[in-house]
Amino acid sequence: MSLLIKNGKVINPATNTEDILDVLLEGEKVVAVAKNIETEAERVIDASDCYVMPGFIDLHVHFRDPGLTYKEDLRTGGMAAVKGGVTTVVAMPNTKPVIDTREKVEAVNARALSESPTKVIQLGAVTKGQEGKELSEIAAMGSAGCFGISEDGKSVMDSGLYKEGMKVAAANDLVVFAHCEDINLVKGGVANADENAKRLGLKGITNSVEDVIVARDIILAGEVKGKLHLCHCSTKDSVRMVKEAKEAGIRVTAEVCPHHFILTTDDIKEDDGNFKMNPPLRTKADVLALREGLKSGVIDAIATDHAPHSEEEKKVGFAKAAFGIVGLETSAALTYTELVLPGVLSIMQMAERMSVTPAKILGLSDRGNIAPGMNGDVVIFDPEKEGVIDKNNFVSKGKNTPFDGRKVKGEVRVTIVDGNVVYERE
Ligand SMILES: NC(=O)N[C@@H](CC(=O)O)C(=O)O
Ligand SMILES: [Zn+2]
Ligand SMILES: [Zn+2]
Repeated sequence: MSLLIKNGKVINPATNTEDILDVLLEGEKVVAVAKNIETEAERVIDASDCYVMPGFIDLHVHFRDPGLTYKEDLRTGGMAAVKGGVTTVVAMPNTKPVIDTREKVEAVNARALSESPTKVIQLGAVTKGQEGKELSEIAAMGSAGCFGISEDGKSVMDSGLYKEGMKVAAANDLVVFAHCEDINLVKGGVANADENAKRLGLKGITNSVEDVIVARDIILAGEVKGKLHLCHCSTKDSVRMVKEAKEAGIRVTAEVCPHHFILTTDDIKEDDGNFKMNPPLRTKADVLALREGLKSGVIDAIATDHAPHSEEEKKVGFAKAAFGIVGLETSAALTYTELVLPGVLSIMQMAERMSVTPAKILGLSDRGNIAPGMNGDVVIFDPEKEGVIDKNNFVSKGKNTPFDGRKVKGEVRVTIVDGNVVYERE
């Protein structure tokens, strides 16, 4: 299959390209990026007035497969990803059973090849069954193609055990993806600890719940000289600590989710479980710090923490609802609308935070770059298209979003994975 993308504005940070160019894909690869490519191709796409960017790489999703497929599965999660321009996802291991062995990693990766339209990188858990008692077979999972390990959904509270896990990860060149939450400080909290939570009669989650573990994890990563990636950062002090750690030469990277850089706790107007996620929506000061971090590069990546749940699990009121919201189908449009249009990020920086840097964090040298020899992972993004987010149009099984009804500008038009068109807007 050969595919020629004509007249799009190529945004490619790796080569510092921002120019109207044609892109030729052959088989799985990019073969040429140049002005006016005159060649016969099996398919030609006119990308005039659109951005042509390296496919997005989402470092944090929950596909719920195996075992929780009433929420999502590899096929529907993959469909949601490519609809959002995402050509590679990192899938968290808090499935049923938990992914904690070489066999389980291999099984998901093998099934994903035929079931998911996006490329899936399955992480393994730090401890067996995510029980926090005994390390899982980290080295074996590493040789099975795990790029990292994560206890996402919780933190390993036993710092001694965690440090041992970090050492094994470092020895096998695996990234530790950290969900930072000191469970002993949560005390039944469900929303940010502030006046709004009080008004709604909800127990609060303080910033320290996150900050204490961010500090611990940075210190331990420094000690074992391992690679640490902080998931879903939500507080201003997380940003400050990441900055300081980087300056000290510690190998730490960090992600922020769209809901955390757009919404604040004040957006929770009523008892609606679709505003409940972990970590919770924070204050204006935190949101500003996260945006500043994204702009300066202290925060490396935008990830969704796509966490689908069934309607039943979400409609039981804020206090009882499951933590988590979906994000794959709204992330690109929200980032463009809320960060690029107001000038917080340039379009180039959007491509960096959503593709180039995530590829670097994973050590994937074959993607995040539209250049000859690279994987044919491309997103064609239409910046002029205006729309309203409608959860009923989601292809994900999860409809749990706080952004339903929100106006956005910018939409994914075409997504290409390994040279194949896997999504095309109607
Ligand atoms: N973010 C969430 O609120 N929920 C996630 C777990 C997690 O990412 O911590 C989930 O698995 O549902
Ligand atoms: Zn988490
Ligand atoms: Zn998560």
